[in-house]
Amino acid sequence: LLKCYVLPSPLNDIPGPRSHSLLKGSEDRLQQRDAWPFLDQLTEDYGQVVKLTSLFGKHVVWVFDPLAMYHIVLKDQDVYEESPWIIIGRKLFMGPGLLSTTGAHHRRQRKLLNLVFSIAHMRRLTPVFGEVASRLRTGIETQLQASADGEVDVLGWMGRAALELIGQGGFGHSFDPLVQDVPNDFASAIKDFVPTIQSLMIYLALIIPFSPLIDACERYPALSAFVGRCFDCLPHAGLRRLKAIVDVLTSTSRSIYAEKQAALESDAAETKMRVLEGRDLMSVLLRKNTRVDAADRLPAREIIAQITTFTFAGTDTTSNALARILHLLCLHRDAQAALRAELLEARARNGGADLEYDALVALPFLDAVCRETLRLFPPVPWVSRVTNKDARLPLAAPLALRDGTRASALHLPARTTVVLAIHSANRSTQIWGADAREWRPARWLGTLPAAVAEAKSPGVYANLMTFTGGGRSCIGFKFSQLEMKVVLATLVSSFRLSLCEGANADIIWNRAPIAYPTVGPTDKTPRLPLRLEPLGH
Ligand code: HEM
Repeated sequence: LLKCYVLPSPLNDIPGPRSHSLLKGSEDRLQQRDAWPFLDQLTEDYGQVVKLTSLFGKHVVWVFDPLAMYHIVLKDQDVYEESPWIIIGRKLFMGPGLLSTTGAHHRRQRKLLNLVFSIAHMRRLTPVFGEVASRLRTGIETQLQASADGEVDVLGWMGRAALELIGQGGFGHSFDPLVQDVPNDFASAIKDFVPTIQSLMIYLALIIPFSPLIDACERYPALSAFVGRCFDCLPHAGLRRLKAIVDVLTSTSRSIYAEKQAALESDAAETKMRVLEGRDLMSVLLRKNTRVDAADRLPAREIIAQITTFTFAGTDTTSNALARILHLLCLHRDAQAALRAELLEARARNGGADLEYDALVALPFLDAVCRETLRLFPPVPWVSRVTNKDARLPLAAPLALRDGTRASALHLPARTTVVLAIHSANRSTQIWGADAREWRPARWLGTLPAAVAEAKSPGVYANLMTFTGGGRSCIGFKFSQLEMKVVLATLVSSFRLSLCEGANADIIWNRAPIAYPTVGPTDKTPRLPLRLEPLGH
């Protein structure tokens, strides 16, 4: 507190808005559901580097200068790590998966898992996703037959589809038949996970001192069971609910792993072949894991943790991005018609059959719609890092400091929080031109502004920061691209989509760790009602 409130900080010279509250800084403004105008205002008033004040007077550097981002995610990525607090929390709830490991441990996991997410494997997953998309269409058609107004909650359907896509594509496992409604504890646990954690932030801030205990739990199952029983006795309904959610996630991941491993070790050739020839990521991982050097091999508990990690990281991100695209296609009916024409023409050329991977990803307008949506509305608006030692952060554009001098680099003390402003980077008018804040898929069909290439974004995808870049970038970005394209190809060629009328027409997208829609600004339930009319193709 002394350091934050009293002692001078080298960050004081960086321009930024006045703190909005002594205790919470500007955190409330950033975390609000309608924080979007505040984010745009930050860029207009201060540009690519801004000093913000967070909880208890802590300074935070908000940045989307391309050179700075390159140093954070690529060149000096070992200096800019995930916050220790976030890492401990994730380890507690998801186990030692990709999201919860750092340094050499993370690199070892990533080396093996990168092989699993290769284009060759995505190609083989295309029909698997096609089968899920077809069940999704049947499920929606069935609901429409019973609906008087033709309205469906598209967000709900995209959530169910994304879970089943990761289930089938990730683990060869079905979480949801889609063609009928069945109670699903796992789906409820995944849906409640982030909101429950958010409601308990104040308690979770206290877990840092327990880090050694959490590490020990990972190694000693008996200790883990004991700590679990202590959680069950806590006199707090929210914490007990969190424990119940984690139990469902962990036990499901364990049973998926056990089933696969048993099949791999089975004497029955047919059972064994299910894994040896399986197209899902887990089958590929188990095969690769037996073939790599012993030093690179992942132990069972780390494989189990990847199941929870992929499900958590890959469900709401993909479903909400898909819902956003479908909403935009209702707001831009000409784009919807153009996309449908492209899809139907490609299908007709393919003799009426579903498109294979190469034909699907080569469709220019489908690709443009995905890129433009993920540019303007990145589902994850920002991610943060913390310096683990003093660092020098070079800037592409020199920064005018409060003392009147200009800086071509910032000097960040150890333990400075740096926020990668994904949302602001993707809609920078300096890079994307005067129409940067408009949704215009056609920009991807022509030549992009020269500034896009000149900026040298470190992002892994389309010069954008949507999936960030470097060693911690989204490992699932090709997987999610494919999921989205297969689902869009099925839905847009099967249904005409339009906005609802009356009370359900007023859709608002709320800022959150993953942006979500509601009807109007006060409604708390995430949903996106749209009208769908079957086209009979
Ligand atoms: C539109 C969909 C998606 C978006 C926008 C998205 C975005 C992101 C972002 C911003 C990060 C953090 C990167 C960082 O901290 O630098 C991330 C990490 C990650 N994502 Fe995704 N993601 C999506 C889909 C998926 C899918 C489908 C999967 C799994 C199949 C997945 C798995 C992961 C994993 C495992 C990480 C952690 C990577 C690491 O730390 O090495 N994501 N994603």
